[in-house]
Amino acid sequence: MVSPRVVLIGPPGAGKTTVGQLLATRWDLPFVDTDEVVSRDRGQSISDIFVAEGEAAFRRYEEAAVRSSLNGPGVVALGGGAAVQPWAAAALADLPVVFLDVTIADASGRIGFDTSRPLLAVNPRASWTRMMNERRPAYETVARWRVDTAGRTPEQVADAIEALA
Ligand SMILES: Nc1ncnc2c1ncn2[C@@H]1O[C@H](COP(=O)(O)OP(=O)(O)O)[C@@H](O)[C@H]1O
Ligand SMILES: O=C(O)C1=C[C@@H](OP(=O)(O)O)[C@@H](O)[C@H](O)C1
Ligand SMILES: [Mg+2]
Repeated sequence: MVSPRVVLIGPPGAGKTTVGQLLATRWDLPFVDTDEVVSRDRGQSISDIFVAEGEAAFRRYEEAAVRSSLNGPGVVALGGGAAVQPWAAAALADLPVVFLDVTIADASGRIGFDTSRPLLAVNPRASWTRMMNERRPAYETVARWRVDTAGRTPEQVADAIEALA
């Protein structure tokens, strides 16, 4: 059975996509970002899927993308909401899951809260903070390790993960 070398979870702006790509390059492994898979399969951006079909449809596409990515090798970056869906804890059990932690101060500086993240389109700072407070317990339960990304460059976050996984 093939399974990922590392699976990155955490909120928007934690750096899952960026650090995942970096690690895959370092390790010469495939990189899978589940948002990219959904977007490619559906032929639409994530925000267009939310607008046209709603969040519930996106979550169905996302579940399929996550499940198939977990059956492959390499580095997997999940979208920020995937790890807290009801099916996720069982699907991620026994995998090398890393929770990339970040504060609102760092996340807001990183993502600038543009329209590419539909759940943060309205009142982004308050929405991010509420979302993180609700999700943190699930992120911590599902992850094998937590890596603090505050004040670290993506390279330094990748170094911290390499020391673990
Ligand atoms: N450790 C970091 N320090 C500074 N900027 C970062 C860091 N990690 C990611 N970024 C930047 O933050 C933005 C969001 O990163 P991204 O990887 O898309 O996060 P996620 O996939 O967790 O939402 C990108 O512009 C990226 O370049
Ligand atoms: O937090 C979420 O629910 C979401 C996070 C996004 O991924 P990133 O965490 O990579 O931004 C993307 O999957 C979608 O907009 C929903
Ligand atoms: Mg991402």
